[in-house]
Amino acid sequence: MEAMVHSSSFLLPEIPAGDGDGLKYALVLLNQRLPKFTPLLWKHAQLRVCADGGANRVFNDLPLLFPHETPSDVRTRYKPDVIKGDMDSVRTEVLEFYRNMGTKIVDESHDQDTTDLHKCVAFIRDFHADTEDTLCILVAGALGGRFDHEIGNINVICHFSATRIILLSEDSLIQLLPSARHHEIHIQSSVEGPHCGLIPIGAPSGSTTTTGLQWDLSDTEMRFGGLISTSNIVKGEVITVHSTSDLLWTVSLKKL
Ligand SMILES: Nc1ncnc2c1ncn2[C@@H]1O[C@H](COP(=O)(O)OP(=O)(O)OP(=O)(O)O)[C@@H](O)[C@H]1O
Ligand SMILES: Cc1ncc(C[n+]2csc(CCO)c2C)c(N)n1
Repeated sequence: MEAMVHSSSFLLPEIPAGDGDGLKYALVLLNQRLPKFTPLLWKHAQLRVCADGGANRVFNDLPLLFPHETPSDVRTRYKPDVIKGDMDSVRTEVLEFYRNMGTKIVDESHDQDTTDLHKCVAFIRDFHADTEDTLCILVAGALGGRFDHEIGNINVICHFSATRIILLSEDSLIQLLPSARHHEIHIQSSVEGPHCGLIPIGAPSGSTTTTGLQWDLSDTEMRFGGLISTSNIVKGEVITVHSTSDLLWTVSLKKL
């Protein structure tokens, strides 16, 4: 079975030559503190989508990352392509500002059963319907603050398990490793690690085998309430993971 390769090269200031695929992603901005590396992700994104109140973060918080520029110059440069959600958090002045700049606004206030992140991922999948196998979605501001939102975000990556979705905060990266594939995680040690975890979500892991970790698993079962792998340490440049159930992979991010 061909391994699925993962690399956080999108966090590197310069994308390595020959790693063009690392650049093919859509960016979703959530209503939580945006990581300092958000402008880097923005630069190479093919589509930039704000989930409801995520637009307030782009409007208010991105200018703070450029103290030598006027907020208005920064806002003109960082124009989202789309704002989508149930529109109960984005401020009216923010919505009007971006509407006047040509941002597409998609109001789904009728749907009170799925989160704004879910709505944005569904939009991006439809938008990229023809290239779904190469599509990656980076989600900025996915952790911190309210625990129900954090779990809701993790639920979205489990719901859309066939789509590569990477949740990001300033400190952590989280993604799903589907059990149907073997995984090779290429560690970018200048920006990530050494702390990491492998977490069975929703069901026991069955059998998991890894290489490249300080505490490797060898045909080991993990389950909530029993063994799960937290505070593990990345040892090799490449981590391999085989598991009979889907797992969450998480790795710490270094401060820029
Ligand atoms: N504290 C948080 N931690 C993680 N993600 C968050 C947090 N707050 C918001 N989000 C994410 O940003 C998206 C947009 O946030 P927003 O505040 O607009 O949602 P909302 O539907 O208005 O939330 P609620 O009505 O429950 O307060 C959410 O769907 C969620 O994915
Ligand atoms: C069982 C259940 N719990 C909570 C909600 C509420 N809810 C879930 S997602 C969402 C939209 C947030 O933008 C809202 C209001 C529901 N519908 N069903």
